[in-house]
Amino acid sequence: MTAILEARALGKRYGRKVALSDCTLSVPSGRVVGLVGPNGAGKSTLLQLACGLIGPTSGSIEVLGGRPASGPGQLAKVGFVAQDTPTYAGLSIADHLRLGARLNPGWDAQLAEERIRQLGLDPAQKAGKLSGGQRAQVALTLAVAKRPELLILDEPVAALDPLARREFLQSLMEVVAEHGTTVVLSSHLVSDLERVCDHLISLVASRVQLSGDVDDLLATHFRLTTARREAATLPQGMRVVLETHTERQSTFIVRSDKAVQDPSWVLEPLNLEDLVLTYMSQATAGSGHRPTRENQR
Ligand SMILES: Nc1ncnc2c1ncn2[C@@H]1O[C@H](COP(=O)(O)OP(=O)(O)OP(=O)(O)O)[C@@H](O)[C@H]1O
Repeated sequence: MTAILEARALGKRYGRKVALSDCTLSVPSGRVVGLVGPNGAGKSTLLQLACGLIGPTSGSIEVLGGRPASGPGQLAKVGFVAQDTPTYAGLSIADHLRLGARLNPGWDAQLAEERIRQLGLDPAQKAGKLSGGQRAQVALTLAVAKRPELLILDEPVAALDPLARREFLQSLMEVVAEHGTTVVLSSHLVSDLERVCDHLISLVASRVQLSGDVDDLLATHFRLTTARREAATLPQGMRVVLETHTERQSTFIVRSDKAVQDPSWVLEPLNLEDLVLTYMSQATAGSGHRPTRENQR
Protein backbone atom coordinates (compact mmCIF):
# COMPACT_ATOMS: atom_id res chain seq x y z
CA MET A 1 0.00 0.00 0.00
CA THR A 2 1.46 3.41 -0.99
CA ALA A 3 2.01 5.95 1.75
CA ILE A 4 0.15 9.19 1.21
CA LEU A 5 2.07 10.93 3.99
CA GLU A 6 5.58 10.01 5.05
CA ALA A 7 7.36 11.82 7.87
CA ARG A 8 10.93 11.06 8.90
CA ALA A 9 12.34 12.46 12.15
CA LEU A 10 10.13 15.48 11.50
CA GLY A 11 10.48 18.34 13.97
CA LYS A 12 9.21 21.88 14.36
CA ARG A 13 10.37 24.53 16.81
CA TYR A 14 9.12 28.02 17.42
CA GLY A 15 12.17 29.66 18.96
CA ARG A 16 12.88 27.49 21.97
CA LYS A 17 9.40 25.99 21.97
CA VAL A 18 9.31 22.45 20.57
CA ALA A 19 5.96 21.97 18.82
CA LEU A 20 6.76 18.63 17.17
CA SER A 21 9.67 16.31 17.83
CA ASP A 22 11.18 13.30 16.03
CA CYS A 23 7.95 12.39 14.28
CA THR A 24 8.26 9.34 12.05
CA LEU A 25 5.04 8.25 10.39
CA SER A 26 3.68 6.52 7.35
CA VAL A 27 0.01 6.97 6.51
CA PRO A 28 -1.36 4.55 3.90
CA SER A 29 -3.65 5.91 1.19
CA GLY A 30 -7.40 5.41 1.26
CA ARG A 31 -7.68 5.75 5.02
CA VAL A 32 -9.67 8.06 7.27
CA VAL A 33 -7.02 8.98 9.81
CA GLY A 34 -7.88 10.30 13.27
CA LEU A 35 -5.23 12.52 14.86
CA VAL A 36 -5.69 12.76 18.61
CA GLY A 37 -3.82 14.29 21.51
CA PRO A 38 -4.21 16.79 24.34
CA ASN A 39 -4.11 20.57 23.86
CA GLY A 40 -0.72 21.74 22.66
CA ALA A 41 0.38 18.23 21.64
CA GLY A 42 1.38 19.35 18.15
CA LYS A 43 -1.62 18.24 16.07
CA SER A 44 -2.15 21.54 14.21
CA THR A 45 1.61 21.80 13.72
CA LEU A 46 1.73 18.37 12.05
CA LEU A 47 -1.28 19.20 9.85
CA GLN A 48 0.17 22.58 8.84
CA LEU A 49 3.48 20.89 7.97
CA ALA A 50 1.55 18.34 5.89
CA CYS A 51 -0.14 21.00 3.79
CA GLY A 52 2.96 23.18 3.55
CA LEU A 53 1.67 26.18 5.50
CA ILE A 54 4.81 25.94 7.61
CA GLY A 55 8.15 24.25 6.98
CA PRO A 56 10.00 21.79 9.23
CA THR A 57 12.93 22.75 11.46
CA SER A 58 14.34 19.23 11.20
CA GLY A 59 13.62 15.99 9.38
CA SER A 60 11.38 15.70 6.34
CA ILE A 61 7.79 15.25 5.27
CA GLU A 62 6.44 14.04 1.94
CA VAL A 63 2.82 14.13 0.91
CA LEU A 64 1.73 12.15 -2.16
CA GLY A 65 5.38 11.66 -3.01
CA GLY A 66 6.31 15.36 -3.02
CA ARG A 67 7.25 18.23 -0.74
CA PRO A 68 4.11 19.91 0.64
CA ALA A 69 3.03 23.02 -1.31
CA SER A 70 6.09 22.70 -3.59
CA GLY A 71 4.14 23.74 -6.70
CA PRO A 72 0.69 24.11 -8.27
CA GLY A 73 0.40 20.36 -8.98
CA GLN A 74 1.17 19.52 -5.36
CA LEU A 75 -1.21 22.21 -4.05
CA ALA A 76 -4.05 20.88 -6.20
CA LYS A 77 -3.76 17.42 -4.65
CA VAL A 78 -4.35 18.54 -1.05
CA GLY A 79 -7.44 20.13 0.50
CA PHE A 80 -7.10 21.79 3.90
CA VAL A 81 -9.71 23.14 6.30
CA ALA A 82 -8.13 25.05 9.19
CA GLN A 83 -9.35 24.88 12.78
CA ASP A 84 -11.44 28.06 12.54
CA THR A 85 -13.02 27.04 9.17
CA PRO A 86 -12.07 30.36 7.57
CA THR A 87 -14.41 32.01 5.06
CA TYR A 88 -14.72 35.61 3.81
CA ALA A 89 -17.49 37.20 5.87
CA GLY A 90 -18.42 39.75 3.20
CA LEU A 91 -18.62 37.23 0.35
CA SER A 92 -21.66 35.10 -0.43
CA ILE A 93 -21.54 31.32 -0.71
CA ALA A 94 -21.80 31.69 -4.51
CA ASP A 95 -18.80 34.08 -4.43
CA HIS A 96 -16.83 31.46 -2.51
CA LEU A 97 -17.66 28.84 -5.13
CA ARG A 98 -16.62 31.22 -7.95
CA LEU A 99 -13.36 31.90 -6.12
CA GLY A 100 -12.81 28.15 -5.71
CA ALA A 101 -13.35 27.67 -9.45
CA ARG A 102 -10.80 30.38 -10.32
CA LEU A 103 -8.14 29.13 -7.92
CA ASN A 104 -8.36 25.37 -8.46
CA PRO A 105 -7.66 23.72 -11.82
CA GLY A 106 -9.55 20.54 -10.93
CA TRP A 107 -12.63 22.36 -9.52
CA ASP A 108 -15.83 20.31 -9.65
CA ALA A 109 -18.53 23.01 -9.93
CA GLN A 110 -21.36 20.50 -10.09
CA LEU A 111 -20.23 18.80 -6.90
CA ALA A 112 -19.93 22.13 -5.09
CA GLU A 113 -23.36 23.42 -6.17
CA GLU A 114 -25.00 20.07 -5.44
CA ARG A 115 -23.57 19.99 -1.90
CA ILE A 116 -24.72 23.52 -1.15
CA ARG A 117 -28.21 22.62 -2.42
CA GLN A 118 -28.29 19.38 -0.36
CA LEU A 119 -27.27 21.32 2.74
CA GLY A 120 -30.24 23.63 2.19
CA LEU A 121 -28.00 26.71 2.05
CA ASP A 122 -28.88 29.79 0.03
CA PRO A 123 -25.98 30.57 -2.38
CA ALA A 124 -26.74 34.30 -2.00
CA GLN A 125 -26.18 34.18 1.77
CA LYS A 126 -23.10 36.07 3.02
CA ALA A 127 -20.63 33.80 4.84
CA GLY A 128 -20.55 36.22 7.78
CA LYS A 129 -24.22 35.48 8.42
CA LEU A 130 -23.82 31.70 8.53
CA SER A 131 -23.82 29.66 11.75
CA GLY A 132 -20.58 27.95 12.80
CA GLY A 133 -21.85 24.60 11.53
CA GLN A 134 -22.95 26.04 8.19
CA ARG A 135 -19.59 27.78 7.80
CA ALA A 136 -17.81 24.49 8.49
CA GLN A 137 -19.95 22.82 5.81
CA VAL A 138 -19.11 25.57 3.29
CA ALA A 139 -15.39 25.25 4.11
CA LEU A 140 -15.62 21.47 3.65
CA THR A 141 -17.45 21.96 0.33
CA LEU A 142 -14.68 24.25 -0.93
CA ALA A 143 -12.01 21.74 0.09
CA VAL A 144 -13.86 18.76 -1.38
CA ALA A 145 -14.78 20.44 -4.69
CA LYS A 146 -11.14 20.95 -5.58
CA ARG A 147 -11.15 17.13 -5.77
CA PRO A 148 -8.05 16.59 -3.64
CA GLU A 149 -6.42 13.21 -3.16
CA LEU A 150 -5.82 14.12 0.47
CA LEU A 151 -8.18 16.12 2.66
CA ILE A 152 -6.72 17.56 5.86
CA LEU A 153 -9.18 18.81 8.48
CA ASP A 154 -8.05 20.47 11.70
CA GLU A 155 -10.73 19.93 14.36
CA PRO A 156 -13.53 20.31 11.83
CA VAL A 157 -16.36 19.51 14.25
CA ALA A 158 -15.14 21.39 17.33
CA ALA A 159 -17.74 24.16 17.10
CA LEU A 160 -20.66 22.02 16.03
CA ASP A 161 -23.62 20.77 18.06
CA PRO A 162 -24.08 16.96 18.19
CA LEU A 163 -26.57 16.89 15.33
CA ALA A 164 -24.49 19.17 13.10
CA ARG A 165 -21.45 17.04 13.99
CA ARG A 166 -23.19 13.89 12.91
CA GLU A 167 -24.36 15.50 9.66
CA PHE A 168 -20.88 16.87 8.97
CA LEU A 169 -19.22 13.50 9.52
CA GLN A 170 -21.92 11.78 7.48
CA SER A 171 -21.28 14.08 4.53
CA LEU A 172 -17.54 13.56 4.97
CA MET A 173 -18.01 9.79 4.78
CA GLU A 174 -20.11 10.20 1.62
CA VAL A 175 -17.23 12.12 0.03
CA VAL A 176 -14.77 9.42 1.07
CA ALA A 177 -17.01 6.63 -0.26
CA GLU A 178 -17.68 8.43 -3.54
CA HIS A 179 -14.22 9.76 -4.37
CA GLY A 180 -11.84 7.50 -2.41
CA THR A 181 -10.22 10.56 -0.81
CA THR A 182 -7.75 9.97 2.03
CA VAL A 183 -8.72 12.09 5.04
CA VAL A 184 -6.63 13.16 8.03
CA LEU A 185 -8.67 14.87 10.72
CA SER A 186 -7.81 15.96 14.22
CA SER A 187 -10.38 15.91 17.02
CA HIS A 188 -10.74 15.67 20.77
CA LEU A 189 -14.02 13.85 20.31
CA VAL A 190 -12.94 10.23 20.28
CA SER A 191 -16.51 8.92 19.97
CA ASP A 192 -16.78 10.79 16.66
CA LEU A 193 -13.45 9.43 15.50
CA GLU A 194 -14.55 5.92 16.47
CA ARG A 195 -17.39 6.21 13.95
CA VAL A 196 -15.37 7.43 10.99
CA CYS A 197 -11.66 6.58 11.37
CA ASP A 198 -9.87 3.42 10.37
CA HIS A 199 -6.36 4.68 11.22
CA LEU A 200 -5.18 6.42 14.37
CA ILE A 201 -2.27 8.69 15.23
CA SER A 202 -1.85 9.71 18.86
CA LEU A 203 0.39 12.68 19.62
CA VAL A 204 1.32 13.57 23.17
CA ALA A 205 3.76 16.30 24.21
CA SER A 206 4.97 16.79 20.63
CA ARG A 207 5.72 13.11 20.06
CA VAL A 208 3.91 10.29 18.27
CA GLN A 209 2.86 7.76 20.91
CA LEU A 210 0.88 5.40 18.71
CA SER A 211 -0.03 5.02 15.06
CA GLY A 212 -1.64 2.29 13.03
CA ASP A 213 -4.84 0.88 11.61
CA VAL A 214 -7.56 0.94 14.27
CA ASP A 215 -8.46 -2.74 13.79
CA ASP A 216 -4.81 -3.80 14.28
CA LEU A 217 -4.40 -1.57 17.34
CA LEU A 218 -7.58 -2.88 18.97
CA ALA A 219 -6.64 -6.50 18.17
CA THR A 220 -3.29 -6.17 19.94
CA HIS A 221 -4.20 -4.21 23.08
CA PHE A 222 -5.89 -5.71 26.12
CA ARG A 223 -6.76 -4.92 29.70
CA LEU A 224 -5.35 -7.71 31.83
CA THR A 225 -6.47 -8.17 35.43
CA THR A 226 -4.71 -10.67 37.70
CA ALA A 227 -3.95 -11.31 41.32
CA ARG A 228 -1.29 -8.80 42.34
CA ARG A 229 1.97 -9.30 40.48
CA GLU A 230 4.83 -7.30 39.05
CA ALA A 231 4.97 -6.45 35.35
CA ALA A 232 8.33 -8.25 35.14
CA THR A 233 6.55 -11.56 35.79
CA LEU A 234 4.34 -11.26 32.71
CA PRO A 235 5.25 -13.42 29.69
CA GLN A 236 7.94 -12.34 27.28
CA GLY A 237 6.89 -10.12 24.38
CA MET A 238 4.07 -8.51 26.27
CA ARG A 239 4.51 -4.76 26.31
CA VAL A 240 3.06 -3.09 29.37
CA VAL A 241 1.64 0.27 28.36
CA LEU A 242 0.12 1.15 31.72
CA GLU A 243 -0.14 -0.58 35.07
CA THR A 244 -2.10 0.05 38.23
CA HIS A 245 -2.09 -1.98 41.43
CA THR A 246 -4.24 -2.37 44.50
CA GLU A 247 -3.19 -4.46 47.49
CA ARG A 248 -4.58 -7.64 45.95
CA GLN A 249 -4.99 -6.97 42.29
CA SER A 250 -2.96 -5.72 39.33
CA THR A 251 -4.34 -4.27 36.13
CA PHE A 252 -2.16 -3.94 33.07
CA ILE A 253 -2.92 -2.45 29.70
CA VAL A 254 -0.73 -4.56 27.47
CA ARG A 255 0.22 -4.71 23.83
CA SER A 256 0.80 -8.19 22.51
CA ASP A 257 0.84 -9.65 19.01
CA LYS A 258 0.43 -13.16 20.39
CA ALA A 259 -2.73 -14.67 21.88
CA VAL A 260 -2.79 -14.10 25.62
CA GLN A 261 -4.05 -17.18 27.43
CA ASP A 262 -4.05 -17.89 31.13
CA PRO A 263 -7.17 -19.01 32.98
CA SER A 264 -6.14 -17.00 36.03
CA TRP A 265 -6.25 -13.72 34.06
CA VAL A 266 -9.26 -11.66 33.16
CA LEU A 267 -8.65 -10.34 29.71
CA GLU A 268 -10.80 -7.59 28.20
CA PRO A 269 -10.61 -5.85 24.83
CA LEU A 270 -10.21 -2.07 24.70
CA ASN A 271 -12.36 0.32 22.71
CA LEU A 272 -10.82 3.26 20.88
CA GLU A 273 -11.47 5.70 23.71
CA ASP A 274 -9.78 3.36 26.24
CA LEU A 275 -6.82 3.09 23.91
CA VAL A 276 -6.48 6.84 23.36
CA LEU A 277 -6.84 7.65 27.06
CA THR A 278 -4.35 4.93 28.01
CA TYR A 279 -1.62 6.36 25.81
CA MET A 280 -2.43 9.90 26.89
CA SER A 281 -2.24 9.10 30.60
CA GLN A 282 0.82 6.91 30.10
CA ALA A 283 2.63 9.85 28.57
CA THR A 284 1.37 12.52 30.91
CA ALA A 285 3.97 13.39 33.49
CA GLY A 286 2.93 12.98 37.11
CA SER A 287 -0.02 10.74 36.29
CA GLY A 288 1.03 8.38 39.05
CA HIS A 289 1.26 5.53 36.57
CA ARG A 290 4.46 3.72 35.88
CA PRO A 291 6.00 4.29 32.48
CA THR A 292 5.82 1.97 29.50
CA ARG A 293 8.16 -0.96 29.60
CA GLU A 294 8.90 -3.91 27.41
CA ASN A 295 9.00 -7.18 29.27
CA GLN A 296 12.56 -8.39 28.89
CA ARG A 297 12.26 -11.88 30.30
N1 LIG B 1 3.10 30.17 15.89
C1 LIG B 1 3.50 29.67 17.05
N2 LIG B 1 4.44 30.30 17.79
C2 LIG B 1 4.89 29.78 18.96
N3 LIG B 1 4.46 28.61 19.48
C3 LIG B 1 3.54 27.93 18.78
C4 LIG B 1 3.02 28.41 17.54
N4 LIG B 1 2.11 27.51 17.09
C5 LIG B 1 2.06 26.52 18.01
N5 LIG B 1 2.92 26.77 19.02
C6 LIG B 1 3.16 25.91 20.18
O1 LIG B 1 3.44 24.60 19.73
C7 LIG B 1 2.79 23.63 20.54
C8 LIG B 1 1.91 22.76 19.67
O2 LIG B 1 0.82 23.56 19.21
P1 LIG B 1 -0.32 22.97 18.28
O3 LIG B 1 -1.21 24.11 17.92
O4 LIG B 1 0.30 22.20 17.17
O5 LIG B 1 -1.07 21.96 19.29
P2 LIG B 1 -2.47 21.20 19.12
O6 LIG B 1 -2.21 19.77 19.47
O7 LIG B 1 -3.05 21.49 17.77
O8 LIG B 1 -3.34 21.88 20.26
P3 LIG B 1 -4.93 22.11 20.39
O9 LIG B 1 -5.55 20.77 20.62
O10 LIG B 1 -5.02 22.98 21.60
O11 LIG B 1 -5.40 22.79 19.13
C9 LIG B 1 2.04 24.40 21.60
O12 LIG B 1 2.81 24.40 22.79
C10 LIG B 1 1.91 25.80 21.05
O13 LIG B 1 1.92 26.76 22.08
